[in-house]
Amino acid sequence: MASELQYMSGFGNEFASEDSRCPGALPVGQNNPQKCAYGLYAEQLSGSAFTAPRNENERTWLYRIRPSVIHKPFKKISSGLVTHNWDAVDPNPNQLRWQPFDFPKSQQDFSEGIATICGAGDPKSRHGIAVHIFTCNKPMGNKCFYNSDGDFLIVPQHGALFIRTEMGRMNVAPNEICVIQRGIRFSVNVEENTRGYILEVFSDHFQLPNLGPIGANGLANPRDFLTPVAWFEDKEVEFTVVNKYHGHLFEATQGHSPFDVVAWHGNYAPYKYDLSKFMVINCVAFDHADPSIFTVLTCPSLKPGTAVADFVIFPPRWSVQEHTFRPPYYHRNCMSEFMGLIYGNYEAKEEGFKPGGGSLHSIMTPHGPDFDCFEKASNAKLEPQKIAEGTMAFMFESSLSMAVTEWANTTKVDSDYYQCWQPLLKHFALPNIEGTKK
Ligand SMILES: O=C(O)Cc1cc(O)ccc1O
Ligand SMILES: [Fe+2]
Repeated sequence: MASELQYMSGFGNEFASEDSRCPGALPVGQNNPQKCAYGLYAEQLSGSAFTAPRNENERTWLYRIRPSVIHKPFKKISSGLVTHNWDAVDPNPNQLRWQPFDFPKSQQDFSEGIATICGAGDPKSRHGIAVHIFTCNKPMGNKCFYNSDGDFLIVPQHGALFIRTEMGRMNVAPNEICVIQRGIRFSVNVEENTRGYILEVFSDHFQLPNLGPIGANGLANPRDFLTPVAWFEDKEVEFTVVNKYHGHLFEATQGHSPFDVVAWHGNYAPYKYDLSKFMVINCVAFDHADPSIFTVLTCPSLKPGTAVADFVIFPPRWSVQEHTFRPPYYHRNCMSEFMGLIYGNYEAKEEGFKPGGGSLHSIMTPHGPDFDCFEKASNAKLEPQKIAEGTMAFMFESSLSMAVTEWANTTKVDSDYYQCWQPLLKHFALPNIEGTKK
């Protein structure tokens, strides 16, 4: 694996990059020269409508050895455990928790190892999300994947990903995430049993959240997002292109590597982010701040402030609130909450919620700290305390009402999850008024 890779820093920048083996590959002053340098082809990849407002307009110009149109026809292949059929099982409003998902029992690459857990909406009408787990143990080799349905936010949980993309190469290890947008071809190499989560959005692209009164800095800072530099391989081999389209998988072959982009410029490009760079802001007086204060990225809906999906993390931080029950409060939410754990344990549930597992608290489904957490935190001495050290939990929060797939309904489900709240005691006691029953 190439370990010392180069990246360009910044979120949503207009980047320009050329592989150092081909200086001058990027045209100067125009996008479509009659003949491109080095005999390259020019190709535009649009990430937004041509006419999208300027601040939302995303596209990249690729200067490549061959245009990506040179491939044989796509044929439908098995979709494995990928699905956007949200009606396969009866709706279930219960709190759901999954034990860590198993690593593959046989050889499987990233594109074969995606299993859909839950989701809502439809890539055809370009509104919705899907939550997947991926497990794999072999490199994709001469195979690449691209998604016509939406953008992937990939959260490796166990094992690092070495990813070739059309814009260049990225190493993404656990506690880092990456986003690979609709249409971008990529290939994942792994060296061990590997597992992670994927948040797929059909609706729009991820943005940094507005900071409001926080000011110009904080949370995920734009400069910590890293985009690969141009890198190409000139390989004439049989290459398989896997495409996810309308929730199904298709395959086409071509006689060359798709990673033949010698130079590119634009603002539609994959990026990665190290979660340890997140500048945590939290309450320093009293009460528990809503978890939106930990939003790394958001995919907005048309309704202001109401996300199609937020990616929220629970990083190591100081907990200092006075006269406050510090862990998450009991709540019912008009949003769906899928949670995963990269490592360590989550403060509201020290037992039972394991790295590589997950939980889903659907719209208006009550949830909150388990019995042990409640008893401990209600009686804890409220000293400043470093919490969540050596842990990284996260939440995919969505305004959509997610349904569970047939696979997730029957795989690794912890049917005893509800038990963690059953011992919660009645602490209610009226003051000692005469005539009141004790
Ligand atoms: O349910 C959860 O554990 C996530 C969560 C955390 C928090 O601090 C407040 C609300 C919330 O939904
Ligand atoms: Fe919650």
